[in-house]
Amino acid sequence: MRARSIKFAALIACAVIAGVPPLGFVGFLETNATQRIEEDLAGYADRVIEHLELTLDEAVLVLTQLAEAGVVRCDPASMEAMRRAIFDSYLLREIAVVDAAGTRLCSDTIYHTERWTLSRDYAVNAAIDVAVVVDEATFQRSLALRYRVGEDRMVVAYFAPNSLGLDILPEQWRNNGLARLALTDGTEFPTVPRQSAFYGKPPEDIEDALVATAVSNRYPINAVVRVARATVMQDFQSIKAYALVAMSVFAAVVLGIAVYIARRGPTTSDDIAAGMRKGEFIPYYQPVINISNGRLEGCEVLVRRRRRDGSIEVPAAFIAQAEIDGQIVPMTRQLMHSVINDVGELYARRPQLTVAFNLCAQHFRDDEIVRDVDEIFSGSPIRPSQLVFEVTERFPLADFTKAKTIIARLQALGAKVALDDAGTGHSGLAALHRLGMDIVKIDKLFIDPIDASTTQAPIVDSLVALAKSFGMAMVAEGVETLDQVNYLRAKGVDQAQGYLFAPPLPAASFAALVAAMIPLRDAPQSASEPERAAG
Ligand SMILES: Nc1nc2c(ncn2[C@@H]2O[C@@H]3COP(=O)(O)O[C@H]4[C@@H](O)[C@H](n5cnc6c(=O)[nH]c(N)nc65)O[C@@H]4COP(=O)(O)O[C@H]3[C@H]2O)c(=O)[nH]1
Repeated sequence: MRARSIKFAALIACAVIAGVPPLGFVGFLETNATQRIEEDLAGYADRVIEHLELTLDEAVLVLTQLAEAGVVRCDPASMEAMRRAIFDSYLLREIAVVDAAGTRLCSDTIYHTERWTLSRDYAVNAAIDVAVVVDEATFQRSLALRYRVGEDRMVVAYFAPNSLGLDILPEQWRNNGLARLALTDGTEFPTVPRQSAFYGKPPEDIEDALVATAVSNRYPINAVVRVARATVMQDFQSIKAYALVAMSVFAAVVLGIAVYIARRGPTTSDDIAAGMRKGEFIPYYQPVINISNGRLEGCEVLVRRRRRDGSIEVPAAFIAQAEIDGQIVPMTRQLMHSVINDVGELYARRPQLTVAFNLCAQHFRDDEIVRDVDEIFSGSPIRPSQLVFEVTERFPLADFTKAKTIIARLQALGAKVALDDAGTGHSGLAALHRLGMDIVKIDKLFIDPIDASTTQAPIVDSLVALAKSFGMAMVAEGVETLDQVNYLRAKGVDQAQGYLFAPPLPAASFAALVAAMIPLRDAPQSASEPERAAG
């Protein structure tokens, strides 16, 4: 239960780990994009103010020249000078001479309206002030510079809205935002473009807007740029979509790996128990060959885990855990039942065949293994005399005397006992012989170095000599080449197993091999033999 909840917690953790980077990345992108856009907006507002200052500087110059030239006289020469100034400047819409009440006395243009109302005016210098004037008939507003000449005369320059430079804003922003120019007191004056959906509306109408403000140091004017966040983030939305797809793929891969690890990760006791309940632990059979006459004489049972998805796991993934927590004992029991099911009938008709099971230190704690073997095989198609039990030399047996008793009792049932992985432990073959074993299995480690040039293989040679002197049979494990077979045969080793002959085989393949190599002489060959094993 604990292990399951740890796995569950690990899976949740992986889901979080998989989910955080995409969300974090999108969050990062969003913050980054907002920051960049705010900087752009501030840049635009600054540029608008800079442009406006240059425009006003130029208008101050024009107005000063006209005033000093005496255009307040409104004579033909003055009118001509005003027309020229307008013609030369694309900044100005009109130049007029007005009286103190705002009545136009003369102008470069003919206007229907004569009266203008003035906003609060701000001094630019001793002679000039700046204000917003409103046409009383049309309510049209203009930014105006006024040059005072005496007490009751002024030369006024009215600005064209398109000279005020809001074109700098990108088009899609203009349509969904507001760029406003205003005097310090908030009096606005018109600018183009006017196509904004928000034109003429109060700035607060743009909810959730990004805002930038710039203030002129030389004129009483400020610029405010407000753009709806949704509009400016449009470009970012497509980047965000790509990023989300990329990050989702990333998350899916991480989750996939997590699920894979959760399923295939270090096997826990609970996982093994679940596998046993589902019957996932099955025997594979590695043929044992007599290398003097080439006959198939038996097999070693090597456990495999066949998952529901059909994948096969080798013992390295679970056997150590099963040995530590003792589940190896019921697992061996399950294997014994499966073996009877798989090859019982084949073995019943070929009593010369042996089947070897691996035992470990856990099996020698008490005599449960003896009871299991007795119960499972007595009266089964596989005779106890066909059984071999392999005891590995790799891990020392805790209680030598008890182990000896158990081995003797297994032998009393008719089974043989083999020393597995011989040569890899520290007990010494002579000491282990005192356990009363029948067979020595020479480990692959000592078979591997043997090749065509080998004349001596000290460990193999001494194991063979000792085994012979104790009257024990010998099986070489992990035989992969013909040279190894030749060497072992020359030394008098009886049997071998290894990839040269066959890897561990699933039941159906092993059954087919047995049926093919050992045809029945005294009874007609049963066509269904291998199939039954496969089922
Ligand atoms: N490279 C190479 N390998 C070869 C060759 N011939 C056989 N092998 C592999 O060598 C191992 C021999 O088994 P082992 O020494 O008993 O070593 C076994 C045994 O100690 C343990 N084991 C397997 N099944 C059981 C079982 O049912 N019970 C217990 N207690 N242990 C088991 O797991 C170990 C590993 O088993 P496997 O992975 O099946 O690995 C097997 C087998 O597949 C060859 O020519 N070349």
